[in-house]
Amino acid sequence: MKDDQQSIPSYGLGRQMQVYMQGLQGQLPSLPVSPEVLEQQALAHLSQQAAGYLAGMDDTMQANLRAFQRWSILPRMLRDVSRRQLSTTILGMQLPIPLLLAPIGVQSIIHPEAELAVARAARATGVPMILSTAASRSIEAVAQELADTPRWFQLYWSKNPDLNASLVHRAEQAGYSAIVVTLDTRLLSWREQDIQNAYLPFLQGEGLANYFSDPVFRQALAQSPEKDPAMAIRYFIDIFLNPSLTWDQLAFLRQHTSLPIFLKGVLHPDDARQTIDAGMDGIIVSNHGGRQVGGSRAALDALPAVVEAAGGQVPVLFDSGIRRGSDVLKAIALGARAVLLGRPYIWGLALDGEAGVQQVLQNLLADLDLTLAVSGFSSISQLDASLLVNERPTA
Ligand SMILES: Cc1cc2nc3c(=O)[nH]c(=O)nc-3n(C[C@H](O)[C@H](O)[C@H](O)COP(=O)(O)O)c2cc1C
Ligand SMILES: CC(C)CC(=O)C(=O)O
Repeated sequence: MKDDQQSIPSYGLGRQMQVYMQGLQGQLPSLPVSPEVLEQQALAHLSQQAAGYLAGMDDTMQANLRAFQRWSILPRMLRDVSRRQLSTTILGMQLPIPLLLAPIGVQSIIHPEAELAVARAARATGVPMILSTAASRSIEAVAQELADTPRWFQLYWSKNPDLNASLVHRAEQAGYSAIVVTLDTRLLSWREQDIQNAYLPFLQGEGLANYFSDPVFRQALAQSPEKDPAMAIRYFIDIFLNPSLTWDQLAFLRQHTSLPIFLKGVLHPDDARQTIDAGMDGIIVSNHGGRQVGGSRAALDALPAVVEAAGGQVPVLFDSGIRRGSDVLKAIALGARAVLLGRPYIWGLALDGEAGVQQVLQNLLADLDLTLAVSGFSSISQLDASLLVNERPTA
């Protein structure tokens, strides 16, 4: 056995056997194993406002899911898959599995322990976490829960450049090893459910921990956020949306950090080329889980052209629609180096906090490992488009 194979955890068989053994003692999994049932239960468990916010715009999200169904895996038989290698590297960073937790803001509307519960689950499973700027817990508090678990910081680029620099500096100090700049949310889109519910969590002070704890943000206020929260929220609303942001401003960030910078929300191959021209280090293909551009192209459909445009110069990651192990394999076969898991871990958080997130992650890792094996592959690095067949709509 080679050295690098000795530490491979048996995600699939280990988890499967654990579940069956517990079953012999009359103990069934406490959360639904099916992502669809998990989603239904989580949304039913939340307030109408939080459920509407989490669900977002249905049409583009459904398009994301349908795009996965158009690709089928064509499995290979009689290959030795007794040992599997799931790990990968991104810009020299070692990942135990090709999966990270997508940045998802305002988790306090989902569960009182919010990002801290997610961080503990990330630590227990070794899955790196990407923390949102709009988190309900601070950069530093989440880092403390994560201990040695790898972490990246997602930046919402506000109108206040000093604030942006300060957030990035805090992330560096707290051990975050990459910056993810989200491009697709310079304005909030027309979200029908939120408009119907007249609900925006930030107006109620949710998701502002990183702003309220930031020295630059606080300096801009006449009174502290503790003394006058309404004024602090107003200032946040003033600076958060930044529709005038353009490519040339990325140079500012490059000057303010030595960390690798990923741009999230790239769908067009020309934007992939601009990402590279701007000196950025990586691309995340994403349509924000269908929450921004109504009628947008499904993210998976956009992936191959972006991978081609990137031409191997920078790693391409993917999110929007990852639900099962087979989805991870499909995205990787189409050229993604790794994927980000979005809503499913939040459904786990909604139903059972840290334990819920952990269960969702363990199930996904087991599913990924076993689907890789039964498809006839022993390493993530073997996957390419030959794994897949594109099934066009029949009529
Ligand atoms: C409730 C919610 C909040 C989100 N907040 C952020 C955020 O703060 N920053 C960000 O870059 N993306 C955010 N996203 C988008 C996710 O990072 C990711 O792109 C998306 O969830 C992927 O789609 P999926 O969940 O359908 O797989 C959010 C998504 C949801 C569902
Ligand atoms: C607008 C953000 C702060 C949160 C987000 O990305 C989202 O709700 O999709």
